Amino acid sequence: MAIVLGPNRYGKAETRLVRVHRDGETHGLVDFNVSAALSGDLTATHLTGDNSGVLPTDTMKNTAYAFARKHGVGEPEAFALLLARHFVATQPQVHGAKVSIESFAWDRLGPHSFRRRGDHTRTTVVTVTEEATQVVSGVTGLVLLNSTDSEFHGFVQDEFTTLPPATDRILATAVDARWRHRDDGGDSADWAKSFEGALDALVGAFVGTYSYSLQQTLYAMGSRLLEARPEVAEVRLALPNKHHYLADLSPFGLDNPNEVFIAGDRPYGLIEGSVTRDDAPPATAGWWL
Ligand SMILES: O=c1[nH]c(=O)c2[nH]c(=O)[nH]c2[nH]1
Repeated sequence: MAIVLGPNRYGKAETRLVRVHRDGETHGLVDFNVSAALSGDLTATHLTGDNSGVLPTDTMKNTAYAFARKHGVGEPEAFALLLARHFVATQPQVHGAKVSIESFAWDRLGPHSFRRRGDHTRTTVVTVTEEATQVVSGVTGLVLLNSTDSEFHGFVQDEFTTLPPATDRILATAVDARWRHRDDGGDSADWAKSFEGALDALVGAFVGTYSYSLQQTLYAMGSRLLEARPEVAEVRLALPNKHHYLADLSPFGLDNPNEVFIAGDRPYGLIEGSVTRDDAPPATAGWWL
């Protein structure tokens, strides 16, 4: 009886690639999750640890980012073909390449503003006691992105600070917002109109605010909602800062003028706050945490 190596492959899974195509004022956005797997003459590394035929998975990831800069990114099929053919053509020991891409669709909100396709969730919590009625409306899972008009600098620097100041960055978040109505709305309440108006205000403020911090954008979103909807007493927002890191392409002789980004997953900044009126009636029941 002999023990033998069976079929095998290896690669980099889930390279999160965001490509901004800057065509003057109007930007295009492509958002991919790229996985590559190579197969071929890979016996040596498995049996003896001889890596002379192993293209590092780190290199596969770098290739995706570099190709995104060099060739641009269009349809996922075309980008997958480009990558897969490259690995087979340039690595003699590689006989097969499988490239899988998940493509996330974004709808345009403005020249450089986008909303991730897929429905957000509308939420409601009503609390009734013998004394009071409280109506809270909200939205979760509303993913918004500005590909410019966002800066972050002037922050505290201590001995652990490494974050470079940003004068042009992507600002993206998944909005979790709840707002407390002044009262039960009476018989003529139009909850649908109230919700749509509140949503438009949140989105409009995100799109229209030139931002120096997500905190500033949070306050702009909350105040726009209160301005637009007199029936709302207070709005609370929890905004994850969905970080996009500029890919460093300089080792490959490529510049990166804010076009190719690594979409971060975790950790993320979480910016939370309440925006209220000074004459808002008090909450009559817990409604946030
Ligand atoms: O808008 C931001 N607010 C922060 O508080 C912060 N902190 C950080 O590292 N990046 C950012 N961005």
